Amino acid sequence: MALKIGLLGLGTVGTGTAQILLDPNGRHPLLQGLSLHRVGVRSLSKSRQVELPESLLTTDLEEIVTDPQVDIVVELIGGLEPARSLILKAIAHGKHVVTANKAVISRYADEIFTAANEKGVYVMLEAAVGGGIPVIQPLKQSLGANRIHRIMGIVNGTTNYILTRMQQEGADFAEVLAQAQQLGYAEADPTADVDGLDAADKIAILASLAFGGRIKLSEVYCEGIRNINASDISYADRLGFVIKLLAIASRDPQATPENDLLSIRVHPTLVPKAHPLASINDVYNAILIEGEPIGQVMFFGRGAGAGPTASAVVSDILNIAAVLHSPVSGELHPLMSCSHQHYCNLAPMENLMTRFYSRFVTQDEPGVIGKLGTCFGSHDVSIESIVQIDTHGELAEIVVVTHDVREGNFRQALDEIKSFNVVNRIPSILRVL
Ligand SMILES: NC(=O)C1=CN([C@@H]2O[C@H](COP(=O)(O)OP(=O)(O)OC[C@H]3O[C@@H](n4cnc5c(N)ncnc54)[C@H](OP(=O)(O)O)[C@@H]3O)[C@@H](O)[C@H]2O)C=CC1
Ligand SMILES: N[C@@H](CC=O)C(=O)O
Ligand code: NA
Repeated sequence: MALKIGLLGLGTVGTGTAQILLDPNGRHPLLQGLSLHRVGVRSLSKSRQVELPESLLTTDLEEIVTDPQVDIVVELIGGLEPARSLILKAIAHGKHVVTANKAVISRYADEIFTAANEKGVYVMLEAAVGGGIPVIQPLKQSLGANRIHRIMGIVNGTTNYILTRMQQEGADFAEVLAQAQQLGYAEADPTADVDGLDAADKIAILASLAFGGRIKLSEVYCEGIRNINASDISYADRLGFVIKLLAIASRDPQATPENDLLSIRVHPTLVPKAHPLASINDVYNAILIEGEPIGQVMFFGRGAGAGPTASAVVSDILNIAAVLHSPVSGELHPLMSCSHQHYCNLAPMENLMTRFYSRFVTQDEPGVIGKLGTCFGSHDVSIESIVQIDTHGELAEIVVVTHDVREGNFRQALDEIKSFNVVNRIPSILRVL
């Protein structure tokens, strides 16, 4: 008997998903056994890019998640509410859930997965991270034998698109953002993209899977790309770097169970041009995973947009369909369900060891570079290079790149430098990979 899908949302991703479900030929045969039963939207009068019988559409989403005929609820409305409540209600009514909603999962995984486990249903979220790139299921299944040390990725298509266009064309931030929205990459409110919050949601989800515990989103350090300007892109280029918004989660391989702190952060980063992540451009995402014994493995593809994201949504539906077609054991499949119970502890940012790039606007006079160098040295901040890059009248622009230093020490040095009379301002402080 056909499995009935209740689809919540017919926007960018909902439309892509409906298009695949309505056109199963040449895809996996299990797709023939799925039927689109109801579709929930906000407006019945909007024109749609997919042809559906009018009777399928409703604005009553509660009716879909409580419909006894629906087997799988696919949540693609986005946002926190009513998405969270609808997911919980669907679970309470015994529906399996597929969602692309990283905002809900990164905040409410605890209650959602606890409810799902109690009810014996699956909650699948491949589309929530990296859009069409398979990364959630690989972390749950194919990489299960590994001890993961680090996940590092470009997980937001909108900001990567913006940074790429700024880098390649010297384009203006606002103009490129508007184009990303038109192309369906950006969230309805692009603040989440631009300020790094979307990437923070995604790295929290990946870290949870990789390190086997829940992550408190409020503890994830998050810095967006609003302050990146053409000067930094150009100086970085001259120094051999490109600027990327990286999401990084790492665990010290030497950590003992008593001292097992994770570092999870999102921030613009200077990436050496030869690094594999440096060449990931436009809306593409890439996630580099390092583990023992696998070493490095990198996942690459389109992280946003209708088709790629719908590809991940439908693959989750197929996974559920496959399990539902298998002989019933009464237990949830252990490689598809969630078994995390505890919260991971995160290390404070001041303990992070990283390189920094910083740009200083100072008086153009003898001894300034020496003063900066001496101050950094007195805080145990070792400098890799310090160069005066430009002069504007009486002002000089000086760029400092450090070796790996403790972030807390670097910040203390900066506090002291800010008080120097010769220092006019410090427009940029960026971490370097
Ligand atoms: N766009 C992308 O590339 C990607 C998106 N995602 C995630 O997928 C999800 C969907 O995103 P996207 O398709 O871009 O979003 P859109 O804004 O394009 O679509 C949202 C859809 O949900 C409907 N909707 C929203 N709120 C309600 C409500 N309260 N009641 C009824 N219907 C509602 C809208 O109805 P109507 O059409 O009538 O307005 C619309 O059809 C989000 O969680 C997003 O983070 C994940 C990866 C990539
Ligand atoms: N807005 C997101 C869409 C996918 O999650 C992005 O730009 O990556
Ligand atoms: Na994915």
